[in-house]
Amino acid sequence: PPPLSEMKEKNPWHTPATIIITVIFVIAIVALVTVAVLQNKPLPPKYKYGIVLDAGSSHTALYIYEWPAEKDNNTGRVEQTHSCKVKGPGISSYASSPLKAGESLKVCLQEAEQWVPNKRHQETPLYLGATAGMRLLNMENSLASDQVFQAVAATLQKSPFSFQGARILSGQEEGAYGWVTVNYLDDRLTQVCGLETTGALDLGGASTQISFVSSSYDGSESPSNSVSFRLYGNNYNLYTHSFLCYGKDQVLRLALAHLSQSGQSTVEDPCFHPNFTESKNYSVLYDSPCVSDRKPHGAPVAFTHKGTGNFSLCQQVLKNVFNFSHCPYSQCSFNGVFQPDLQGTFGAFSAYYFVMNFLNLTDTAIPLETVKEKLATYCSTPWPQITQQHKDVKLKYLAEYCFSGTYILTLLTEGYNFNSDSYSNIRFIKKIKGSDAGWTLGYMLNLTNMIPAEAPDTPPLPYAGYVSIVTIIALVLVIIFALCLYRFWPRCPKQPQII
Ligand SMILES: Nc1ncnc2c1ncn2[C@@H]1O[C@H](COP(=O)(O)OP(=O)(O)OP(=O)(O)O)[C@@H](O)[C@H]1O
Repeated sequence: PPPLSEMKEKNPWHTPATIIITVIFVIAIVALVTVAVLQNKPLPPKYKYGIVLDAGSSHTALYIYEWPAEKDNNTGRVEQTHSCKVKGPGISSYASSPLKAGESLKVCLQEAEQWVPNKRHQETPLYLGATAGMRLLNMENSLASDQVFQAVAATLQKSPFSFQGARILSGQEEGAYGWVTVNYLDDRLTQVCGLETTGALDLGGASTQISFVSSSYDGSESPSNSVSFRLYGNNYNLYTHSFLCYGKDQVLRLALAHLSQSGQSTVEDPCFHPNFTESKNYSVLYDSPCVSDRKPHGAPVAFTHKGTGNFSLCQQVLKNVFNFSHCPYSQCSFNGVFQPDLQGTFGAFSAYYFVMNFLNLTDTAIPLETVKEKLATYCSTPWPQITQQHKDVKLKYLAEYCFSGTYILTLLTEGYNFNSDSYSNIRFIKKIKGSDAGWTLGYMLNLTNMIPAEAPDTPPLPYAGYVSIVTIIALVLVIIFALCLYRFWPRCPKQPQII
């Protein structure tokens, strides 16, 4: 056999050129994988922010939303990072001192400055939407309502954020944006087909909204209740209605107005606990466009509001605040308002949640009859016992839970026609995935064009898939190369064994 040194020289794989090529090949593979990984590595998240002030009838709340800057169009990516409850009443209560309405917002705005990074302040849109309280004030005294808006706008303009305007939302907008919020947070809008949307039930202090999609409604009957949109490539024909004066604070006035028609000095009220008494002023009770035309003539200045704690009588009183006598459509909820057949599940939020949560009745698997029995027992509990058992609850709220719970059940069953079956389709909710249910998020998503009409184009492969494929191809190349080397690599000839 030729000497080993001779064999080495003859093998073309052992030339310096082969070694260099091998090294270059390995470096190229490593470089390919590194570039693929680095090039496609998600950038450190940069966030954008949006702020919405919900100027409700009973109070104002500020919400801060956050989303990854490069993913404006992806559903479910906008999250509420902070909320701030403005101290004091709603802005509509500052009709006689408008400047104070502006002042009242300052603390929450300063809080927002802490929550949004400084370098993002200027580009962060700031919106204020007012609901039923300002709708009523505007009806009653449009000058006062304008002055309140001027005062709040002046304060908001001075903030470092990008103020986009303060306005009254229509009841239709309030209902529709509440529906968008719950369906967006529930990830129901991007479903290609199939998954149904969920209805939205919102109970405020001065108005209440019901919004849902029903296959029996195409918008042709009572078009004023119809809102159509195209979101992520799907068309929606939404039924929505806002009942002004049917929020729980205004209905309390309507019920008391019904009970005090004769202007008596003691008003017995089955919606309040036995032994509950409070002195009230007739002029204060009737100081709202919802009841002002019903003020009894010759009534004394004040009356004693006296609870009798009787659930079924309370239900009778509350049925009286609804008018079922006329319906110009094929079917109605109440007050001559069209309502199509109820369909699907419903998220019930705001006061629906506050009240049912206090009463431990958020579980809708509890049969409706049992819910009524529990509420009847609660309503008949004497007031001193109630205050004893709930020392940490605000007295104004505590006094009203029997009334509010009874109103919620009456509104749902008598007003909207939920029955013992469909009642179990309601979910009493406060938040979904950390964000409050309400109109504010839907409003911001709409104004920032964050919900596209068509489904956004998705990249053919997600980042992880792309990197995996590049890595696998690189590995396959390395293995093929190694096999080739192995095939042609010179092997030592077997030495004859010396025995
Ligand atoms: N913890 C609570 N318990 C009981 N009631 C509450 C609680 N918190 C708020 N409320 C009441 O619930 C009602 C609804 O509150 P919400 O803030 O949703 O309404 P709003 O935005 O002020 O009213 P609107 O939407 O009609 O303008 C109000 O009457 C409010 O006083």
